[in-house]
Amino acid sequence: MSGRTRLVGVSLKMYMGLARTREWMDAVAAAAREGLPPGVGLFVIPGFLSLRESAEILDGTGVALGAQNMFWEDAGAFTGEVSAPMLREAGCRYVEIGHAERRRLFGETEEVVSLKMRAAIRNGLVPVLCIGEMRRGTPEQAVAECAAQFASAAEGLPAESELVFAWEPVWAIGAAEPAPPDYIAAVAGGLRTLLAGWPRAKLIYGGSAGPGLLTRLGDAVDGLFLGRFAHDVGALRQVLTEAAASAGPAVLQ
Ligand SMILES: O=C(COP(=O)(O)O)[C@@H](O)CO
Repeated sequence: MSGRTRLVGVSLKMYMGLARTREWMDAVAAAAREGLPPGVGLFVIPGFLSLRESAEILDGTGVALGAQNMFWEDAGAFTGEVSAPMLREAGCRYVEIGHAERRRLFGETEEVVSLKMRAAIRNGLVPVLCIGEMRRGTPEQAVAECAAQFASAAEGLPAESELVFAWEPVWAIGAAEPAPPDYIAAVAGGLRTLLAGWPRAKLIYGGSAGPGLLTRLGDAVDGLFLGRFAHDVGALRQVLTEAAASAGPAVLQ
């Protein structure tokens, strides 16, 4: 028996130091021990230095751990980099690839994103592939821009790969409000078509997402990718509750 499932992710970006991350993880772990809502998966992504401790804090809670970035080679003379096998060893199941901030601030190209995608999948990590249109235009323009990014990132990958397609309009990241729900629904519809041949892909929306959004989106997306609006663990709990409600009752298969 299984139902429609929802996936909620949180990246702490570079907002929290070690002590603050520990406090936040403790609160998330305590909430999860009370029971994650049925049909909802949660993954959290702290900074690299907090990965090991976070893995210990989250042990046995059902909350999955991820990393914000990785290098595409598995080992070698690559000073300052972190590899997929290292992330696995640290307890990660997910890894973010191609976030808009990495593309814009650190010059990550489509080629780099593609190399990292291959390395993640080769090493058994689930990539959280971040894709999004630069400017607000029509939904059709957004889908076309995202389709080109996806084609490059996913080239040569087996379509049965597990992946999270995190659609994040660049203009909605760090904003006061998320993209409007009707816009999200229209673009997500096009992205679903794009993902039709990827049975294990989940489509989640990111960009100033927070409480109240999933309730307005219905089935348009499979979940949310949160940033600032999950720093308050109470707000995250509310999103998880809304995710459970939007997952609906379990269905027999
Ligand atoms: O960048 C993201 C959204 O950040 P906000 O702070 O919600 O705008 C996304 O990748 C989740 O971290």
